[in-house]
Amino acid sequence: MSEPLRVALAGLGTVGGGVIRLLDANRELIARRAGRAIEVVAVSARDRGKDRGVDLSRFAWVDDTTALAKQPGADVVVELIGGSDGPALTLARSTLGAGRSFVTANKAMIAHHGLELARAAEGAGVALKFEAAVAGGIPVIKGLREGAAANEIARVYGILNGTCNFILSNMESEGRDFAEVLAEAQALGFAESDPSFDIDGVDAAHKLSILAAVAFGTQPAFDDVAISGIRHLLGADIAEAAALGYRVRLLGLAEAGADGLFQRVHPHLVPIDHPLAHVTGSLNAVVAEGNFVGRLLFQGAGAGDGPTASAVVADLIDIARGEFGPPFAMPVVSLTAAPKADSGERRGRAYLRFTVADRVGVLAEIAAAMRDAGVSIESLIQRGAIADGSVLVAIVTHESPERSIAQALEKLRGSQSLVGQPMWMHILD
Ligand SMILES: NC(=O)C1=CN([C@@H]2O[C@H](COP(=O)(O)OP(=O)(O)OC[C@H]3O[C@@H](n4cnc5c(N)ncnc54)[C@H](O)[C@@H]3O)[C@@H](O)[C@H]2O)C=CC1
Ligand SMILES: N[C@@H](CC=O)C(=O)O
Repeated sequence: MSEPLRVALAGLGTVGGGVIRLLDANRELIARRAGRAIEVVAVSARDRGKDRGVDLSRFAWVDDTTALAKQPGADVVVELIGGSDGPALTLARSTLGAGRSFVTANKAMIAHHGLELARAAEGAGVALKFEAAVAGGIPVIKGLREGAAANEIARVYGILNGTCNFILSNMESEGRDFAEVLAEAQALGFAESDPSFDIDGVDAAHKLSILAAVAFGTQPAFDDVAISGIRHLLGADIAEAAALGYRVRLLGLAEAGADGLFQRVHPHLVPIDHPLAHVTGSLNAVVAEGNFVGRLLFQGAGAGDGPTASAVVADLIDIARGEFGPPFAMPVVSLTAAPKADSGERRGRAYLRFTVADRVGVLAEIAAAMRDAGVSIESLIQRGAIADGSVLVAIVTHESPERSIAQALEKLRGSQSLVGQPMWMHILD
């Protein structure tokens, strides 16, 4: 067998610990599959003294994480620290600059700096790999880069955040409180160090922008993703959705069209007979529609130590085998800068929820705003006295341009009848 692939590992938290445990547990199998052993030679994290349940004494400890880029004897650096900038980015730049391969699970960094890093990797003739950055353990980057490489992809969408899906499906099945389920997701190691990235849709948007780049051959364009999360969702929205035959899921969706690339992360009502309605807990799922292969569905664990480590180590196996192509599935020079498509002309059905004061004329005011904007109402439910004596009004619209729905909501902005902001969810067809 050839020389081992020697790894310098930055970050020993949920994912870093998982990588060490996985390399220990499947050492021989991995060596047979990779054609050579994969060995961690040096590690670095913030707190040397912390008990991580793994024996670190066999590795060199490096206090300055960014120095791992030049760690003597290391062939590849694995970054599992997190953060779009800071030490993670310094480490990425200096590792690739030193002509070494780089593996990361850091979607924030790849979404913001992936193009620059891919250029550096290509220039140095080394690998930049980030399978774990999108949908945790699901090999969706590999699936699109390799398995579906012959296809033109029209649309890619799915459940890209395990924390949100864990919260939504727990609220749905057990009627549990948002904050309580979020705390459990944090304890299980699914959530980001700043969980607002999860619940406000930013983490899913990071992943979507990477996925879109790989699927459509475009430069990652995180700033073009329209983002809203699940922070303002009520248990009542989940109950109304269920009564109407839907489940609520936070979806990321990217679509290539004549007017450019449309990218959005938004809570959706998913019909109960759609496969995404049955993706529960911290699972993720991605649907990609190719012009020859048809509809592909990738599903599996989107977060957690084991699944994410599985994706990181798969990247290491590829590097050990000498198999690595362009990070975004085509050379950087071929990635196009797609214009941002306008959502206004998109047509669809919508769920709109208003919390309103319980007084005469409120329903008429909402209905008038819909009529004036040309939005036709398919169904309307009013539920009396929630929490502070206000009333919940949930509307499902007929198919309408999004611009018209936005106009109706704009008309209602500042209305004395409304308590708080309306909730708008798209209905997946
Ligand atoms: N936890 C999960 O399920 C998943 C996480 N990821 C990504 O993997 C990366 C790591 O995530 P986790 O393991 O969950 O994080 P974590 O918070 O559990 O671990 C982070 C590790 O990095 C170290 N670290 C943080 N700042 C540092 C600094 N300035 N210098 C040196 N070391 C530092 C910490 O000491 C810790 O060992 C992140 O980019 C995250 O977005 C990706 C997919 C799933
Ligand atoms: N916080 C992320 C972790 C994996 O990417 C999530 O919940 O999906």
